[in-house]
Amino acid sequence: MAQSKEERILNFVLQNAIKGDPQSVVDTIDKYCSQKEWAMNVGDEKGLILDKILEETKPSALLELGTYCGYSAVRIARLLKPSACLLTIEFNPDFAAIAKQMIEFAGVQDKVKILEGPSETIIPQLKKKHEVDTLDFVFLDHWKDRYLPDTILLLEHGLLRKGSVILADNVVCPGAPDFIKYIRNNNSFECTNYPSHVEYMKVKDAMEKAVFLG
Ligand SMILES: O=C(NCCNC(=O)c1cc(-c2ccc(F)cc2)cc(O)c1O)c1cc(O)ncn1
Ligand SMILES: [Mg+2]
Repeated sequence: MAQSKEERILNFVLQNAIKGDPQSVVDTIDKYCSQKEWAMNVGDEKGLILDKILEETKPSALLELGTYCGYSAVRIARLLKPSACLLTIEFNPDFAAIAKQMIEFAGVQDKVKILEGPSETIIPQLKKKHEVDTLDFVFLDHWKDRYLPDTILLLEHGLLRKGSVILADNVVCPGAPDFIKYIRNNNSFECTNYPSHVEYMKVKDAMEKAVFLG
């Protein structure tokens, strides 16, 4: 069977990064995807915005939608305190399998739990099946037409509390117009836009931070 792009990225990391060193895993993926094959990781430029918001928020309970190869899960987990936990939802089983190996190689498996399946099924199970109370931080990076319905699901299931931070990737490219329209017109959210570029490209993109006011 021919290798997938995601398998090639993983193998490049296994052969070139330092086992147990999450920063080297992040840097090695960025090197491969900027020099050899583009892939939809949040990347180094938007990654620095993500880092800064994480350091300001200091979250303990985190949720990521759209694991892909595990780049942002490793990037997030490398900044978390030992007791913090990142749940990351991935719909695609092949991506989930790659991400599991990436997360284990980086040595952050104790802080990251991959939940395989559709976000609309898993979000309603978070409290009872995954012992979540409320979420301090949510990173939206999955299908762009799922940002809005999944944000509404998080609200409906009481998963956000006063001060919860939602950070959305790609609000310019590919774009999430219905999410942006909703969140910026909802007085229960305080929104901030962070202009940037599509990972490894000169194309304009942005991230949107929305703080839930309760
Ligand atoms: O996560 C799932 N898909 C990837 C979502 N992510 C993206 O589509 C994405 C795309 C781009 C992008 C940007 C420019 C361009 F020209 C082409 C693509 C960049 C990004 O940073 C993304 O994050 C998924 C799969 C599935 O089967 N079910 C539920 N979710
Ligand atoms: Mg993205």
